[in-house]
Amino acid sequence: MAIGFIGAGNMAEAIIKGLISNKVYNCDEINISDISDNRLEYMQSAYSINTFKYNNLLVSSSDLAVLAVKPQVAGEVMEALDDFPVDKPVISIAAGLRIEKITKLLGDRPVIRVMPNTPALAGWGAAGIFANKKGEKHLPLAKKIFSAIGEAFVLSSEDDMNIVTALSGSGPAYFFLLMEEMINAGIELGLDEKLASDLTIQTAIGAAMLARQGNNDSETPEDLRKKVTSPGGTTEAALKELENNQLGALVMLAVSRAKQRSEELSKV
Ligand SMILES: NC(=O)C1=CN([C@@H]2O[C@H](COP(=O)(O)OP(=O)(O)OC[C@H]3O[C@@H](n4cnc5c(N)ncnc54)[C@H](OP(=O)(O)O)[C@@H]3O)[C@@H](O)[C@H]2O)C=CC1
Ligand SMILES: O=C(O)[C@@H]1CCC=N1
Repeated sequence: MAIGFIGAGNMAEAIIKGLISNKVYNCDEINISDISDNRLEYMQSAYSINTFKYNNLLVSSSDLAVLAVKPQVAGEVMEALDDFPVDKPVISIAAGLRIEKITKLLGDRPVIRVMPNTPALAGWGAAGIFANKKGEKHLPLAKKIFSAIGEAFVLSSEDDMNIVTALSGSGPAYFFLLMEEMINAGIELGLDEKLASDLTIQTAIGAAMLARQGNNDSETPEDLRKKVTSPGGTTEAALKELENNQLGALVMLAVSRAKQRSEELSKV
C-alpha cells in the first residue's frame, strides 16, 4: 500500500515524519508531489521518499491520496487529476473543503476529511476525522495514520469539522499568541528575553501536562485554575484583570470567527 501526498508543505511533512518514525509506512511506500522542485528535493533528501513532479503520476502510483494543498488551490488540483480510479480513497486535510466538492470533482469514492494541527510536528497533534459512507471502511487506517502524530478523534458529523478547525486546527496559534504576550510582559517588567521565554514555555508545558493528567482523573482546567489561585493572592489579582477585560467573550469571538471562516472556505 503506497500513500501519496499532493502538496509537500508543513502539514504533509509533519504527517510523513510521524508515519516514518512510527513505522506505519516505509519510506519507499511514501510518495509526494509539489509544484516546487526545491521542496521536493528537500523531502527526498530528508526522508528518502519518492517524489513526483506531476500530481497525476503521483496518484497513479499510490493506493491512497492525501490532499495537502491550500483550500484555495484544492479545486484546480482535483480538476487536473485524470483517470484516478474511484475505488481509491482520498484523505483531505484542506480546511473547509467539503466531501461533496471532493466527490463532485473526483467521483463518488471513499473520502476521509481530517483536520490535524501543527503540534503533529512534535508528535503531539490533535486531529478530527470524518468519513463519508464509502470511506468508513478506511477509518481504521486513517486513525492509525493520525495517531502516529498525536491523537485522532472520529467525528459524528461533517459540520463539526468547522468547529474542530476553529478549536484545534487553529488553536495552537492562540496558545502561541498568549505565550508571545507573556514573554513580552516578562521582558517589559524587567526579565531578560531568554529567561522570560524559558519560564513561559516551561509553564505552558507544565500547565498542559497537568491539564492532561487532570483529564484522566476528572479534574477540569477550572479545578486546576482554582488550585493556583490563592484567595487574595497574585493569581487572583491577574485573573480579575482578564475577567474585567472579557477574556471569555474575546475567546468566543475569535473561535466563532475562525469557524465562520472555515464555513466561508467551504464555499470557495
Ligand atoms: N498549517 C496548519 O496549521 C494546518 C493546515 N491545514 C490544512 O493543510 C493544508 C496544507 O497546509 P500547509 O501544509 O500549512 O500549507 P503549505 O502551503 O505549507 O503546503 C502546501 C504545499 O502545496 C504546494 N502546492 C501549491 N499548489 C500545488 C499544486 N498545484 N500541486 C502540488 N502542490 C502544490 C505548495 O507550494 P507553494 O508554497 O509553492 O505554493 C506547498 O508546498 C491546507 O489545506 C490547510 O488548510 C490543516 C490543519 C492545520
Ligand atoms: O489557518 C488555516 O486556515 C489553517 C487551518 C487550520 C490551521 N491552519
